Formats: sequence, C-alpha cells, structure tokens
Amino acid sequence: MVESVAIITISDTCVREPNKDTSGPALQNTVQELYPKAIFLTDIIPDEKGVIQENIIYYADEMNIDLILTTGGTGLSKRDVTPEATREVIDRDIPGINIAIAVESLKITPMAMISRAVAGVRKNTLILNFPGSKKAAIECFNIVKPILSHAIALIKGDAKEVTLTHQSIQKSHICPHEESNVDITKVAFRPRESPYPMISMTEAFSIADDAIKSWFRGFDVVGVEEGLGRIIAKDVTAEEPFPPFPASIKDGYACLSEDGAGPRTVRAAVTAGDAPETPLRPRECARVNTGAAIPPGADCVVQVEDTKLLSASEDGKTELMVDIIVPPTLQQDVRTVGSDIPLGAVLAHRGAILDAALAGVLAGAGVLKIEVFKRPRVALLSTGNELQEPYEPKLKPSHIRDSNRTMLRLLLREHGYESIDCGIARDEPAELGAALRKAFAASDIVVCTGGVSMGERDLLKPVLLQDFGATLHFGRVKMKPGKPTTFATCTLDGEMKYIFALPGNPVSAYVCCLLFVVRALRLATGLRPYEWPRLRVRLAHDYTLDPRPEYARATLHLASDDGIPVATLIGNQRSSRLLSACGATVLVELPPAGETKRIEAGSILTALITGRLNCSD
Ligand SMILES: Nc1nc2c(c(=O)[nH]1)N[C@H]1C(S)=C(S)[C@@H](COP(=O)(O)OP(=O)(O)OC[C@H]3O[C@@H](n4cnc5c(N)ncnc54)[C@H](O)[C@@H]3O)O[C@H]1N2
Ligand code: MOO
Ligand SMILES: [Mg+2]
Repeated sequence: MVESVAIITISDTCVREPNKDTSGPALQNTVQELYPKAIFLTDIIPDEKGVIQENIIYYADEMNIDLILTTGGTGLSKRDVTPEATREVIDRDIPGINIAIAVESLKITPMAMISRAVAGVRKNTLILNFPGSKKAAIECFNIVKPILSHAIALIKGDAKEVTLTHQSIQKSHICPHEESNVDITKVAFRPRESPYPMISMTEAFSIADDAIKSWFRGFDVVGVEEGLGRIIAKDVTAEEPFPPFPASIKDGYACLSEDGAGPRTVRAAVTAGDAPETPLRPRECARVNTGAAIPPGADCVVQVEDTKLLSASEDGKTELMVDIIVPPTLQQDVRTVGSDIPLGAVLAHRGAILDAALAGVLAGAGVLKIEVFKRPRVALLSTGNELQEPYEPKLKPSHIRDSNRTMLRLLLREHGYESIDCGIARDEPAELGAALRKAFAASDIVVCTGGVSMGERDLLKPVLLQDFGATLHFGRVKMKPGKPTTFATCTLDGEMKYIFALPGNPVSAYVCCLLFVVRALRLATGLRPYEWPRLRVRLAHDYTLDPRPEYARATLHLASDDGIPVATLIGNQRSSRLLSACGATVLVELPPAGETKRIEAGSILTALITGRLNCSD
C-alpha cells in the first residue's frame, strides 16, 4: 500500500518562477490516479547538491515517505547534479529500474541515452529520479508503475501485500483473472477534473505513430483474389511480355506499310486466337480482328473504315481484293510485343495496395500467389452495462443495442482490415479485465469503445493502468468528436499489445477509428502514405465553431463554378447521431473557435476524403 509520496521538482528556473513547473503537477496528477488515497507533498528546490540531499534525507528519515520522485537535473548540463546527490544518500541502488526506463524510453526518443537517473532505497523510502520534461517524467513513471506497489511493499516489509503480489504474479502476469485492483466503491473521491492533459491531434498522431511504426511481423503468402486491400511486400516482375505477340488494335487489315495506299490481295483472315504462320508478301494483306495476332511480315493495321472492297467471291464469303485508301504508317494500330508490359517490368511495387486492377494485372501475368505484409490482428470490444446485442428480440428498460461493433467491423473492412469480435463487456472492473485479457490474447491491437470519460463506471483507464500495468500514452485529445480518446500499450506474456480505447458515442468511435485506428493499421502494414488525402471544399452553410477542432461528416456536390466541391454537413453533428456519418464522403476539418466563433457559408476549408463519392443531390 503506497500511503505517502513526495514529488520534488529540481530546477533553478522553477525556484525563481514556480509557475514554470509543469512536470511536478503533471506527475502528481498521474501518481494520484494510481494511488488516490495517498498523501502528497510537493517541493521545488534548486540544482544544488547539498539542498537536494537535505531534502531527500528529510522526506525519507523525518517524514518516512514511501516514495520520493524527483523531476529534473538528470541531464548533462553543468548544473545537473540530481543523480550525484541521490547516489550519495541512498543505502542501496536498484539499477534494473533505470535499465527498464532506458529500454522503454529509447523506443520513444534517443535522448533517453543521456539521462543519468538513479533509483535506490534509503531506509524505508524508494527514491526515483525522473527527467525534467513533463512528457518524459510521465513516461518514466508509466514504465515503473507495474512494480511500484510491490517494490514499496518489499521495502516497508509489508508482508500481506508482498504475498498478494506474488500470488497474483503466479496466477497471471499483472493481475489475477477473476479480480481487479480497481476500487469502485469510493465514488466520492473520483477525480473532478480529468488527470489526462488534452493533447493536440498532431501530438496524439505522433505518439501513436511512434509506438506503432515498428510493428512488423513478416509476410503472408496469399492467393491474389484473397489479397484485396493487402500491401505488397516485394516487387513482382513480369515473366512474360504483354502482349506476347504483335496484336491488332483495330478490326481491319494487316499490311506492309511501305506498300502505301492502293489495292491489296486479301491473303488470309485472322481472328483472335489464330496463330498465323505464313508471312505476308508485298501488296498482300490479311483481314484481322482487334486482339488478333498480325501475320509475320505485316507491320501495320488499316482499320476497315479506311478501306474499300474491290472484289469478292460470288457467294460473298471471301474477300479477294481491297483498296487501302489512307496510306498507313509503320506500326500503325499494332500493339508490339511487350508494349503494354515489357518482359521484366515491375508489375507491383513493394508497398502497393492490391486493388482490383492490380489483381487483374497479376492474373494476366499468371501470378496466382503474392507476398504481402502481415496485418496486425484487431479485436473489437464494446463496453457498457446498457448494451444489448443487436439481434436480441426486446430491449430491456434503459438499454440500447450495441451499434459500435457492427459499425467498426464494417468500417475497418471497408478500408481493408478484418477484425475479431470480442463481444460486450460490462462496466465491472474484473469483467472488463477478463474481457480485455481475452481480446489481448486474440489480437495485437484492441479497439474498444466506451468507458473512457469521467463517469464512475468509466473504468477502461483504471483497469488498464492498475490491472494490466499499461502505459497510457494519452487519455484526452483536443478534437470533436473524440475528446476522451485513449491510447495505451502493455506487455502481456512478453508481447507488446496496443489498445485504442475510443469513446462510446457512435460518431466519436467512427471518426476516431478513421483517424487513429485506420492510420495505425496502415502504418503497421507498410502502407505509405498513411494520411487521408485532403481536398479543398466550400462549406454549404454557416456553422458555429467548437473550441476543439471538429471533424464534420459531409457529402460533396461537385458542381460549383470554380470547381471547388461544396460540402454539405449531414444534419445534426451530435456525437450520438450516427446518421450524420451515413453516406459521408469527407470529414470537413473545422478549425477551433478563436476570435472567429462562427464560420460562414461559402468559406473554403479542407476535408479528408474518408468515404466514397456519393451522388447526394
Ligand atoms: N463530465 C464529463 N462527461 C463527459 C465528458 C467529459 O469530458 N466530462 N466527455 C463527453 C464526451 S466528449 C464523450 S465522447 C463521452 C465519452 O463517453 P465514454 O467513452 O465514457 O462512453 P460511455 O460513457 O460508455 O458511453 C457514451 C455514450 O455512448 C453510448 N454507447 C457506448 N457504447 C456504445 C455502443 N457499443 N453502441 C452504441 N452506443 C454506445 C452510451 O450508451 C452513451 O450514450 O463522454 C461524455 N461525458
Ligand atoms: O468528444 Mo465527444 O466524442 O464530443 O462526443
Ligand atoms: Mg462515460
């Protein structure tokens, strides 16, 4: 049980200007989320070795604090002395903690190499140095979080907690299957303000991209027809030229171009599939069809429209002589061997998406199987006590049908990704934990909806943190819809798992799936570019702006005078109203309200093309 925590900001600057201390308060918020009942003491002190040591000794010896976290002074500048100060006052050091921090932090930034932080024990107190930047301090805390309670229990000799932890480690890695560490009884103590900073979309994308871009699990070999939407892993080259023989582009007569205009004897008739062998001689021609092989000796085709019949057999079954009216040029209307696809040409480049046309090209080239990037396995999980399956005959009082799983499964499929259905979990910590565990076991990326905001039954974040030791990379994003969008990672049975915990509101889930999940899947499967294409649109109506950047669902009318398509928003944009996404071609990027609170009809904005072009008139 962690009962007391001291957070010491070590920075000359923050001593002079305490409001510049963002790391201390952020760290406090994050730690408080994990230990809501602990007492917190905070301090800001200068980068002075003696002062740092006095403080550590005071909090450890006099105050008997369980955990001291320092932030700042771990780098390479002359004034950075936190590690030196700490090292001299600890009784025992714990190098493993900083090895773990270095290993994990190096995945995020090479700057982690120059942190010299120390972790150790003085008497009954665990002391950890964290870097001075807010982001880095929180990341470091999230890395050590899984072992904190157990380490502190060991230091304090808390036999009960140590035994419990050992039992739970034996049963599962983090938390027993049937139990949860999340206490939902103290509703009155829930945070009244979200402890998660509301980060920008750019920051959120960069964090999720960094975490996911190293996902690579090799290749699959799939049949061309099964591979729709998959990403080609290796260049595929043509082993046959196309066409494999000189073919006619027109229905007409194969001739020798040097004969010019004038009469020709019709020597032969060649339809598609025939293989003419006898060479044409001067002033001879062969009747040919589009796609038929032209005979040896011929070097051009004259379309039937540019000829006249001069003589024929009496029964009309055989053409004897034709007149070529227009003098032909060399190779006129001939597809020479390999002129569509030369032998050895690249048919499909690594990174290309296997679409219908490419499948046709591959089929035409006799390529039946193809190597593609493996895709992450995606599990879909809905959460909420109010949810029933769509097929249930009758709704219970105050219940609704789960629409998110159906919508997300098909939305992912529309963009080339299949998913595994993990059902509905109730808003109970242990049940949620069990459902997540199942979803993690079946997948690489879990996409769940609901339970990420401020309600007492919004348990996703605490369950991830306390039962899975997850690293919560972000818990709120400045966007509408989708504010409580959460992205976390955790290691289960030695494997990295990713979780996009999307808000429960169906439109929020829809928009965030397009913006975060599809992006992550594209990035993980080697697809470039992974940004949605943008275009300029003219807004059809006035709109009141939200303080957050908003992604409004709209259809496009392509008839505007200057060629800029007009975007019409699909009715009320409330995040519960999924009808607003039906038939959406684009997500219009509405800017956040600043000095301009209302945007006028006719304004030019950008829009992401996330849907199909529909005829909306
Ligand atoms: N005090 C605050 N309340 C809320 C805030 C806030 O900042 N402070 N944020 C609001 C925003 S923005 C959103 S978005 C929602 C997100 O809520 P949760 O992710 O916690 O989701 P739930 O509470 O579980 O459900 C919200 C809503 O969505 C319906 N829902 C959930 N799952 C499904 C499903 N599978 N199919 C259909 N509909 C679903 C659910 O019934 C609720 O109506 O929080 C706001 N609150
Ligand atoms: O951000 Mo919430 O997703 O507005 O509805
Ligand atoms: Mg909620």
